[in-house]
Amino acid sequence: MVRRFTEKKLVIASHNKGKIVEIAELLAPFGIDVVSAGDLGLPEPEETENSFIGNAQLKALAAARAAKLPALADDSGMAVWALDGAPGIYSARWAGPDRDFDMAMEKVNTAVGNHPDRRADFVCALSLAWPDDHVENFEGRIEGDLVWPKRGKNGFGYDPMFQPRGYDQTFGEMPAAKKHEMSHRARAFDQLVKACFA
Ligand SMILES: O=P(O)(O)OP(=O)(O)OP(=O)(O)OC[C@H]1O[C@@H](n2cnc3c(O)ncnc32)[C@H](O)[C@@H]1O
Ligand SMILES: [Mg+2]
Repeated sequence: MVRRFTEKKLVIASHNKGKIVEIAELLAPFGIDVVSAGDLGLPEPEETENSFIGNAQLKALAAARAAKLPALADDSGMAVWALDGAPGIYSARWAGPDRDFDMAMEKVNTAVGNHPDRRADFVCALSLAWPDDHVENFEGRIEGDLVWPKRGKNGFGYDPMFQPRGYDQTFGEMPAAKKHEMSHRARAFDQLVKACFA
């Protein structure tokens, strides 16, 4: 049985500001009182699993147990076809300890070189966990292509080098509302909302 979210307060189990902003925007219609893991002083767990869902679940459970509140975690990343899915679950780690995404984007571009296949997917796993260890998992994906030079200052992470297929703007050029019409995160949210909030 899918468990529905009936509480009033939810922890966003993330330490990534760009992500927290997007999750808060996607949750806005539901009138939930949200608090981030950082606000609560929760530690950032080590991401030891080898899948998006595995790491999302690990982060959500750690926060739910520590805060004694339901917690929503997001594990996401960009999977490049020419790199056999890299950086994938290592997308944050490619940016180094300083989380330098200008450097990470250069790294991706250099690794792809002049490979003719420019396809990339953004993937988002969402995990909603409760303090009794019940978990619900969802995944969303958006197909696109790498662009270089990167374009746009909106969003975060790899957004300026990713253009969703069928659009002429990168995620870095789109206003947030447009990204939310089809992003990997918005698609995972659609499923979460249908299963747990509707
Ligand atoms: O684990 P938390 O604390 O949530 O924060 P994080 O930044 O480490 O998040 P992840 O482990 O899920 O790593 C995913 C990385 O993939 C990138 N990423 C995910 N979604 C993205 C998006 O919508 N646009 C651009 N980059 C994105 C971004 O750079 C993230 O740092
Ligand atoms: Mg992380």
